[in-house]
Amino acid sequence: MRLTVGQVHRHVLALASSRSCFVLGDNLPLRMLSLPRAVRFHQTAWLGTETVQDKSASLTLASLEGQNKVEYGKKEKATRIGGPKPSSRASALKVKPKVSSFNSKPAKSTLPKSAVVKKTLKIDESLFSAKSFEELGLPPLLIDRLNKEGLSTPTEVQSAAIPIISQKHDAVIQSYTGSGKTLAYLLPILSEIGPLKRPTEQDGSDKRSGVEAVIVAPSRELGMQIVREVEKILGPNDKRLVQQLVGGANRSRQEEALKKNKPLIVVGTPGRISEISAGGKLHTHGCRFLVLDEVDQLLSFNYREDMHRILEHVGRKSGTSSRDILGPLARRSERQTILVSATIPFSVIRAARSWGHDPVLVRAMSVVPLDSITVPRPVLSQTDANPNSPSNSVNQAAVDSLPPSLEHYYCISKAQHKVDTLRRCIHALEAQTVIAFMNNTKPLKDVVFKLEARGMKATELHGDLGKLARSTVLKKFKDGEFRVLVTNELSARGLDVPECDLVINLDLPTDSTHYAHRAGRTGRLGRKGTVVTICEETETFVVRKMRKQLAVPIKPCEFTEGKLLVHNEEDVE
Ligand SMILES: Nc1ncnc2c1ncn2[C@@H]1O[C@H](COP(=O)(O)OP(=O)(O)OP(=O)(O)O)[C@@H](O)[C@H]1O
Repeated sequence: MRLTVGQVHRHVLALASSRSCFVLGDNLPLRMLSLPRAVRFHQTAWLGTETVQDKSASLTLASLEGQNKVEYGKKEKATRIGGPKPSSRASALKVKPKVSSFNSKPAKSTLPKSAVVKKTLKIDESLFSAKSFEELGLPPLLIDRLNKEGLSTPTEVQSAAIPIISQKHDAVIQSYTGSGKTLAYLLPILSEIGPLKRPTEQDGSDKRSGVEAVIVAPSRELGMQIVREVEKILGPNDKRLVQQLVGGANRSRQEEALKKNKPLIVVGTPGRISEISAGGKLHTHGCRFLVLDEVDQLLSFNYREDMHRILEHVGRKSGTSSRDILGPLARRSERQTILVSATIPFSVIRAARSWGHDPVLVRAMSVVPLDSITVPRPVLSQTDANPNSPSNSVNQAAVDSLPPSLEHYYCISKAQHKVDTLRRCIHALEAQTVIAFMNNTKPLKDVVFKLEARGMKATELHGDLGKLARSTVLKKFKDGEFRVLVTNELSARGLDVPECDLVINLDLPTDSTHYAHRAGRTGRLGRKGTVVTICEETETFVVRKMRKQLAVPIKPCEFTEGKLLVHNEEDVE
């Protein structure tokens, strides 16, 4: 069943009735007048050519008060951060959300006493809407499994996405990093397929046994992380129903597993999925769901051929060829296409329109028909901007992706002193789980060596390591065996280490999207998080440019005598 735009609007009204108010206008198809807590801060409703930002948001940085050691610098010029005084962004925000220790698990410690002790970070409760999974119409068996895993309340984006996907809409899901997008698409899929699904009249006569959902992710790590999430929900007895098809692993073993286990869901990287599909070992014509996670990256040139094959073959009606004159939509069976990312530039909206049937854009508590969206007007610096330029849409996407709970700083350091600055920064902020990003693989080893030599447990993660080494490193880091993970772009997207409390840019990110994805490795699910960019004097203009594009305060700072000293911008300009 496919809904008309009118039906979508009605659904949106129903969805929003408790806390948001929508008005259907003449030339503005959908106007969101009020957005729920937590979402308001970041939510921007794209309205025709208008972009509206609600500044009366209520998620406060004050509520995420840090325990960082902070000291005033020169009296009137330095600013205290993390103390009772809210930042400029927070000052506009009124309501202090409750904070709970919900889902915070104590760290497993396999370490000697002197080693790192993992700190449990609190989750900001206001990220969750009032709804329960029951209210979202998930089947009882699935809810049981969620409860067993300690998951009882959907996040905002899950509340918005689950009903829409359950109603068989093609959808683009956008919400900031760490807001729970993975379960936002997995739960409605698991409601329809597999052992936890909603009972239907056809049960028993249902002969479908092929792959029913294909989930594509740009990296092995992310692919494997999604597999673990599906396995966790399916439970130990049914975990064979999901199969990973990621590059770097043994291909024939994956093909054998496909034959033996007959999985309902496959999760993989574009190259490996298309390779196995082209070899005739993966049959996806009857597939009902295609999910592209980190879709903006999957649409990049590197993946073009593999993605083309996947889009052409997954859920294609049998008996049609790719040269069919009916066009890609008509050739499709009932496949639902779900595109997901924290950063959705306009190019993704355009792609979604051409692949989907009346697709909708789902953001936390907001659902908008894609047809109503045009290239957004700049919300940032008006001076920068040609309103219709693709880079403007990319910058806006990066703004939307930043979790509201982050603190951003930059610190000037000579290249040869960067590791020392990194170490001082970690001590001053008392960070326990740190991800440090660099742009190249080679220098990672050197940084790890220097940190270890100074008594800080550190490890490296990059693409030159084998698959097994990569998963071992990641597991040990997640378990708290290492305090610092020094890595490159491999880890910038999707990586979920909930306890990560500090992200460091040891090399500058290439653009604001890049900055946003790196930054999003901390502050997961509303937890407190800090991002520090360590740069040379000559690079500060890049930081200032990103600050302008992202519309967040990235404050100049230094670390002296074990403390964070925050400067006013005029000190450094
Ligand atoms: N309803 C929920 N209750 C408690 N924890 C949740 C819930 N939904 C998701 N999580 C947890 O929140 C964390 C972040 O979720 P997830 O990785 O899906 O975020 P994301 O939005 O996809 O982030 P990114 O954009 O960085 O990929 C994960 O550890 C996940 O297990």
